[in-house]
Amino acid sequence: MTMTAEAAAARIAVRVELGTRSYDILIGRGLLDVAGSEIAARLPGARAAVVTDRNVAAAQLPRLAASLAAAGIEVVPVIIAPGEASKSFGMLEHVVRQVLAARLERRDVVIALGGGVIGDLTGFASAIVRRGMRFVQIPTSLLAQVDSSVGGKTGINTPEGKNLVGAFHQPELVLADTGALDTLSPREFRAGYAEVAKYGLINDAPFFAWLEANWRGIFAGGPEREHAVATSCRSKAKVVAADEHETGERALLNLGHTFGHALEAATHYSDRLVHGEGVSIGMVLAHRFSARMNLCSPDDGRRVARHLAEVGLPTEMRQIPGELPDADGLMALIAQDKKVSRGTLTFILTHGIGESFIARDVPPAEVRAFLRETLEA
Ligand SMILES: NC(=O)c1ccc[n+]([C@@H]2O[C@H](COP(=O)([O-])OP(=O)(O)OC[C@H]3O[C@@H](n4cnc5c(N)ncnc54)[C@H](O)[C@@H]3O)[C@@H](O)[C@H]2O)c1
Ligand SMILES: O=C(O)C(=O)C[C@@H](O)[C@H](O)[C@H](O)COP(=O)(O)O
Ligand SMILES: [Zn+2]
Repeated sequence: MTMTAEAAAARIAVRVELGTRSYDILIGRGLLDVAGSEIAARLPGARAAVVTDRNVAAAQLPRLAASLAAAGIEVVPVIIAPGEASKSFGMLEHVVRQVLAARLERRDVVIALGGGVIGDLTGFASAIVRRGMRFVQIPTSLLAQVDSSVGGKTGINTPEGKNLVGAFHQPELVLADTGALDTLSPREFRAGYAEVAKYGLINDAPFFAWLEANWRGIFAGGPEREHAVATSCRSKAKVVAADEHETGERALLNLGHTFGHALEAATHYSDRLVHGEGVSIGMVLAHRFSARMNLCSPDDGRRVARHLAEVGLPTEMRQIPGELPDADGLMALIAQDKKVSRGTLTFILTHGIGESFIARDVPPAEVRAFLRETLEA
């Protein structure tokens, strides 16, 4: 299938301005069908490895493969197991060895077709094979389209914590085909929505209010979906352009993640809790903790929890199936957070909806007491 002129005209472009490493994010329905020509235009003559997981291979790989073939791009498929557990040293070695076995050269391209797991793993593999290959993100989950495909954070998990091994490595291009989200499961769609809501909660109260009124259109695949993806990408692109390596304001994108990542590690990166669900619970906890520290009104946390629960996201730790560690166990995981500096904790806290800020030197005793109270409630 070729993209109609009408669909092509409806395409939204967002630029990530990073000097010589700047790139485009293209957003719209049908982009998978023109991926080959878009990639060939930017990377003429490149061969490609396409890394994807079994679910995405079944749902979307044939369209991408046809498009790449039509553009004369030779493809080596690398298909791995779905799920967070694939962001591991073992799977990293597998992907790296497959790319090397195919004799892809440094100027060839590695394409990540999938959700954030595929994007983070493939991006990291492309950062280290031949000391850095070019890569393209083709995100197929809502989470990947609004967040993980943009900004160049790549990596894997270890038992000590989330994303503790990785590299900053920017893609050459991001192609977000919003129609590809039609095959995503409702649970995974909801999980990605947590990261959409995050942009409103960080610094865009009108966007959060818009989401409260329009979220159904995003889920149903109306024009609200493209608006939400584009607004999210613009918001992230601006932060990344200002602070690529997270020496300052990029940490705001971690709203809800200090708690969320600890909960993901505590549940061993299993399907008891997927990333976006951890972020949902984490954002509610960040608002409640802020209220406990007299930084915002308790009503803000109630409003956040009400909206996230309305779309079907978990908002409470007790909704996570199975046992959780106690407050001390969670604190041990939080101590591994990458925002820890000289042993002191950094959290993203808030003065209210859309008024998040970076709080350094957060007293561990307060966090521990808050977690204990919440776990016992
Ligand atoms: N690098 C970053 O900046 C960044 C930002 C946010 C999250 N992340 C990472 O992203 C990961 C979570 O990403 P995710 O939520 O996309 O999870 P995921 O990659 O596991 O994808 C979710 C599930 O949906 C399936 N899937 C994806 N697209 C599909 C489609 N179109 N049709 C059918 N099935 C599809 C996948 O096979 C998987 O089972 C976490 O590891 C998180 O740490 C990274
Ligand atoms: O891009 C960023 O910066 C983010 O923090 C986005 C987050 O949604 C994402 O989950 C990221 O992977 C977390 O980064 P980490 O540095 O805390 O591992
Ligand atoms: Zn995240």
